[in-house]
Amino acid sequence: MIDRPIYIHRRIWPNYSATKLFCYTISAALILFLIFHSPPPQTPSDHRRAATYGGLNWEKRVITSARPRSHHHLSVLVTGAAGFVGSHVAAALKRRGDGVVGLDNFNNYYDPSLKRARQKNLEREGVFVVEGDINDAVLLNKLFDIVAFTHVVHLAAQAGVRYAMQNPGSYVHSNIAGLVSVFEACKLANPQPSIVWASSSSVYGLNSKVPFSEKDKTDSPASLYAATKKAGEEIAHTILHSSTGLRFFTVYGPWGRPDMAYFFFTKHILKGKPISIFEGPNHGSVARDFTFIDDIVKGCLGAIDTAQKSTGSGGKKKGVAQLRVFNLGNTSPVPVGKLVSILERLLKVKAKRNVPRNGDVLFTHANISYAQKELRYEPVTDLQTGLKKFVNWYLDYYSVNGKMKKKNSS
Ligand SMILES: O=C(O)[C@H]1O[C@H](OP(=O)(O)OP(=O)(O)OC[C@H]2O[C@@H](n3ccc(=O)[nH]c3=O)[C@H](O)[C@@H]2O)[C@H](O)[C@@H](O)[C@@H]1O
Repeated sequence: MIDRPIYIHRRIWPNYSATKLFCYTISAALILFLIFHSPPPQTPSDHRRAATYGGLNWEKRVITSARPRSHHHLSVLVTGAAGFVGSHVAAALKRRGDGVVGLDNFNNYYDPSLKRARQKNLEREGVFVVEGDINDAVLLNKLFDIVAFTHVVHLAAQAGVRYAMQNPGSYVHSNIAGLVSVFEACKLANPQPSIVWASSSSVYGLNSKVPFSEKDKTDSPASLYAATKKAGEEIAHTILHSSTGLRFFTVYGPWGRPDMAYFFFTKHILKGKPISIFEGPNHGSVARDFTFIDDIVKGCLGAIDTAQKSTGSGGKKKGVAQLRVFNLGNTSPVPVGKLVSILERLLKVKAKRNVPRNGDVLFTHANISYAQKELRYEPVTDLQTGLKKFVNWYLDYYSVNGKMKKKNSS
């Protein structure tokens, strides 16, 4: 068996006629031509790619945006940079001197104009947000070819707990396939970046032991969203040698997500539309450990600054891997009814309340002692203070945008 290839080579080559050789040379040339001129494998965003990325000017923008202020600073790729948490984290990194490149597909899960507005803010700060999909391996590899990112903060995801009933595929596309695509690109990159990514408090599912600790079991998810986040934690374990997953607890604040309750409650209360405040069995209230965005950003920075590089590549570990998962919560759950009362006071409008039953998890409550110890994470914003900041932003943003819309249509 071992001799066979040598035999084949020896036997075939001396017997080629000139014509055969000529034909083989032409075929080889043709194959090479096709390889170099055929399009790369199809990805979901291929049809948009030519228009949105590539070219010398684009590469220059990426390089400039990724350049840190000094060699003490980082160079970070933030996926989901036009999203709620992503835009805040990208801005905070840039402000402290790190180089930042954003990546976002600007999908229409919620109003894309809000994502464009966040992108404009980031551009003013000097952050270039590349328009592309995390499933586009060609794009990811290109970004890693152009820039030696020290860190990747992977925040792009299909969010929302209840939308999974309408569009389950979008969770698999972003939170499973997209996550694998990002992690694989990080693994292939040379040098390999440190990775911090967004998991979710929803992984605790029906856990009833409070407060939720990272050591608790997370094998009873109550939604497909939760299941994909839990899967992400397992996938991180298999693909990456080092990674930090952050279990965010119902993050809220200015520039937030319109699909979240505090956001659309505000909209509906102002419009006089009824809102549904879910309740559990036996009329039990539903509560969340609502966590303000500025506190979450500090937690993310703490995770980034303590994240270690991969300990090896090609399946070979050179040392102990740093595989971490942290709760980033507020440690004080508030019933949704109380959240609505705070909004009523801030908006000076009475809400029209419905109280239906729903299958959501009854409460979330973070034990944050691990994050306090390792990341120096200390949330300082109570719900009243945080919602005040949100409401001020909301009224300002939508009155300005409302006026602009009216102006444009008149
Ligand atoms: O902590 C998390 O990991 C998750 O937090 C939120 O999920 P959720 O807590 O369900 O946030 P909302 O959809 O804003 O709901 C907040 C609370 O309001 C309740 N709610 C929601 C909607 C509604 O119409 N009525 C209502 O009472 C929910 O049951 C929940 O208790 C986010 O939407 C997820 O993306 C995130 O991963």
